[in-house]
Amino acid sequence: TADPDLPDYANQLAAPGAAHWLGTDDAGRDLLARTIAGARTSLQAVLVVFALTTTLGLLVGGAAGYLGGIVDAVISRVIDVMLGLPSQIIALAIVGALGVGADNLILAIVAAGWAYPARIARSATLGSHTRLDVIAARMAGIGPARVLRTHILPGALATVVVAATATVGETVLVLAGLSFLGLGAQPPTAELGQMLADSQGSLVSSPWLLIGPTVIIALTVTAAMLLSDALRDVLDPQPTEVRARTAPPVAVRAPATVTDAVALRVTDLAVTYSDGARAVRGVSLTLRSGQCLAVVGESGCGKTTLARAVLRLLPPAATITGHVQVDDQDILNLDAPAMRRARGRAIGYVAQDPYAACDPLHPVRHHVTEAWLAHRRRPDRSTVTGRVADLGVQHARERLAERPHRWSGGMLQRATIAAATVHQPALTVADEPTSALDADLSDDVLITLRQASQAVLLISHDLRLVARHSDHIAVMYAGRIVETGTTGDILDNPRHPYTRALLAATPPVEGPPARSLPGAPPSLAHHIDPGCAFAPRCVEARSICHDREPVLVGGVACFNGDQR
Ligand SMILES: Nc1ncnc2c1ncn2[C@@H]1O[C@H](COP(=O)(O)OP(=O)(O)OP(=O)(O)O)[C@@H](O)[C@H]1O
Repeated sequence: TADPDLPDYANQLAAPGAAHWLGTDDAGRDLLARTIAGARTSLQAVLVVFALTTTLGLLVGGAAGYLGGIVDAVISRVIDVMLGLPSQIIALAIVGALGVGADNLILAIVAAGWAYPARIARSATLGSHTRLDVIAARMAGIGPARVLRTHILPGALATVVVAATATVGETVLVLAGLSFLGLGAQPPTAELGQMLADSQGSLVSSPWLLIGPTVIIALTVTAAMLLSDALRDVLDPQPTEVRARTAPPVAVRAPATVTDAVALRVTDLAVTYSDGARAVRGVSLTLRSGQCLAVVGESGCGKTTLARAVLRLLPPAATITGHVQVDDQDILNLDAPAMRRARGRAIGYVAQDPYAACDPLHPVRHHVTEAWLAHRRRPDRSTVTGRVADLGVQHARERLAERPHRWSGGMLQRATIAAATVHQPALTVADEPTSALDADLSDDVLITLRQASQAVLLISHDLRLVARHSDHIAVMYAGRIVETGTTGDILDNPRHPYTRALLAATPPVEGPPARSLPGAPPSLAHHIDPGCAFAPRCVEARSICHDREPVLVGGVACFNGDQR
């Protein structure tokens, strides 16, 4: 093969023929050899630009989308400015400052081109801090850098790569254009744009000078477009497998031993959101180790807000007063590193929807293993498998290698329970852990939850389910606990009219049909009238009920109960 840089002045501007398939240039160099060498130089440069712009864009845009706030505002303005200017002009200015040369040209194009993938990465990660799998990871005690690296960026990667591939054609043209102006690789190195520039003087008499570089540029641009389409298909797979529905029965084990140790003590907790909604208004409760306390009530009564206050998962703008003590730790006053240490070790969190709680890009083993890694412990494979198998997942080793969409809901929730409890936290908070699952799986999941946990704070609206799995019940209405007691007492002898109405509204297995509860709880975002918040819906309300708010005495907050 001919040397692409070797001049042969006896053979200047030879037409294509048997000796030189694409002819020669004005220095007699073989154009086929120069085209191949030029294509290699240009494609290498394009690949480097692609890798650098995608990585930079993913990191910068991902940080903006995930962190939000001031970081997002600043990065977004810079991206806006960058995208408002033609990339050639930016690259031209930068290469002007750095000096001509192949490496400087690559740097200039990267500096001009990172903004587009960054914008895509920002869009793909915006609001990701509210995603359930991200919350579950944070609740396991995983730090922000690892959350970004393992949960946020991999999810955005496919989108960013597909979008960035679509710009490869443009990169090829920009690179060729700037090399054409003499800003890139310097002679005698063969480069496509520079070959086009060299051909200018002899174009009319020797048109074959154009063939090699133009064909390669056209092919590269077309290939980049086809590659972008193909990548979109490959990187955006649709789950095809139908989930197995049946769950094998769980071996019921004795729940954790009841001790006097306090797993959770909430004292006079109040939460007001930034819009003024007083979602929790003076709640106190105690949960002992080995027990399950269920918090029940209609939608909007403040159950989730209570759970999120215990998890320190409320928006920063929310005002929180009172105390939350978990296993001797003053949760509301821990600094950020101490809170991260407490997550997963003092408090475990089981989310409502196991599919949302697990990252769809990773096999389920990753989700469970991460719970150990969050606290710098690397479990061997058999430990992870054993933990999940212990909680009733059959063929755990093979199943853990599969992604979440291949798991049934009940089985996957067992895996998330395994992850939430690997460090045997004093308290497991479970917010409606069965409401996203088929009703027939709920019992198995709650048995597993109790089997795996020391103490459980269970948020639920399903009184019938709660009756079978909790030791104590706290009934919430309009941000307050209106009745609390052992499950037996609450079910057999409900003293608050709201508890009675809730029980009457719960569909029984057999017997008279449920009576729905008329009206709706008051909006906590508005002014709450003086008096008992339930009075407007209460058939037993008296005049005092409309004037004064009853306090919780002897387990019930009602003027028709023990307090007069
Ligand atoms: N992020 C928020 N910002 C403002 N108000 C909120 C926010 N989250 C909840 N609220 C309000 O706080 C009140 C209590 O909501 P919360 O979700 O705690 O109740 P819930 O009993 O758990 O209901 P659900 O079962 O529907 O989740 C409601 O009035 C709700 O509109």
